[in-house]
Amino acid sequence: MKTVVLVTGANSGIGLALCDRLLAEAADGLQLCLACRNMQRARAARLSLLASHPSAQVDLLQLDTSSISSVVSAAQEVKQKYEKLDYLYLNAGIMPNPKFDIKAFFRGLFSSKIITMFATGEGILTQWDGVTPDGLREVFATNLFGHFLLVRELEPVLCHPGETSQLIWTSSSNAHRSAFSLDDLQHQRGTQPYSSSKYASDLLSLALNTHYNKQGLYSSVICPGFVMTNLTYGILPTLPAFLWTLLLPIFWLIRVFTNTFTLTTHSGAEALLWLFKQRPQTLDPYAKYHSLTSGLGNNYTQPRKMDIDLETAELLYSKLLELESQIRSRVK
Ligand SMILES: NC(=O)C1=CN([C@@H]2O[C@H](COP(=O)(O)OP(=O)(O)OC[C@H]3O[C@@H](n4cnc5c(N)ncnc54)[C@H](OP(=O)(O)O)[C@@H]3O)[C@@H](O)[C@H]2O)C=CC1
Ligand SMILES: CC(C)CCC[C@@H](C)[C@H]1CC[C@H]2C3=C(CC[C@]12C)[C@@]1(C)CCC(=O)[C@@H](C)[C@@H]1CC3
Repeated sequence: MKTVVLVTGANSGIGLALCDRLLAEAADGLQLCLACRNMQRARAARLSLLASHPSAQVDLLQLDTSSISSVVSAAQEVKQKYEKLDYLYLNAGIMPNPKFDIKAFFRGLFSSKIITMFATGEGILTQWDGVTPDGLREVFATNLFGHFLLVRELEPVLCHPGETSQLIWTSSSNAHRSAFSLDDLQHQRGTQPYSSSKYASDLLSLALNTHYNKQGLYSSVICPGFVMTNLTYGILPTLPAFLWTLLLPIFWLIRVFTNTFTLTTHSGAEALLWLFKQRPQTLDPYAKYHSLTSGLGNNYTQPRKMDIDLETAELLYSKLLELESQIRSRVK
């Protein structure tokens, strides 16, 4: 039996690098499923993986995490195709219409918060969010709710008596308690939907452990660090992608002060790969596993306690279940 791994948002960035690293580790023992919203980009990703790992088994799945009907039909396809899912990487994510506050950035440069600013992006980024055809906030739907629904739908292939499966969320050190409110789960009133959705995924991971560990399903979160991908290129849209490469010497210098500048997708995927190799029972549900790169360029994974509590996690979980049942009754 091959180990079945499904990765959302697998056609680019950290998701694609993870697939490449997983295949480099264990190509012949893996059945990898790339779950992507755009099948043309998915096919291109599959071909690039097969070019370096010709014997690999790589399947494609059409999945738009921001769309309820897409999540439900993708889950249906997974349940028909695979008897058991061993790893589900919840990696797809967006930060739409980001606004980079240059003044706050320069103020931060000359303050005691400079390292935190570079490590988390705190205080210098806001976003303008849209609404999906299902009537949900786009960032909430894409980064959190679609993934929550996917896990719920895939319960039969994730929970097998006597065996374990792992959920692994690509969260962020940009996740802040202050950006999140139980009274405004979708972040309709604020300007930090990204931070709110990532904090919610940290809480949800804890709640999922409480509810599913006894059925053999374990959940963890990681932060890939600051990685140069389509998501980050969108932060300075006037700066073409290749010009970011010219900033590399500055970024290498910053790396001497903060190990969170992983920069490449290969390094950003470090903690995702590390978790793949761990026994899930040994993991700390209150820890976020960070991909880090030292000043000398060595990659490693380090757990850091998250600012989360079980009570808030449980309240979020019940609100998500409530939203799920509202949506199911609407769809019927
Ligand atoms: N880059 C960084 O510094 C950091 C990134 N992260 C997180 O890492 C994850 C991966 O992002 P990254 O690799 O940087 O960025 P990319 O933009 O390269 O990758 C994001 C992936 O998610 C996919 N995606 C976006 N929306 C949807 C959707 N509705 N349904 C299905 N797939 C979707 C994208 O598909 P498509 O190609 O079609 O757009 C793409 O494959 C995200 O969750 C992000 O928040 C966290 C911390 C730092
Ligand atoms: C032009 C200047 C010389 C350099 C500008 C740097 C900023 C654009 C980056 C500095 C820290 C970065 C960062 C992120 C985005 C880009 C920066 C603000 C994130 C917010 C990207 C998404 C995440 O999830 C965070 C973990 C990143 C934290 C650091």
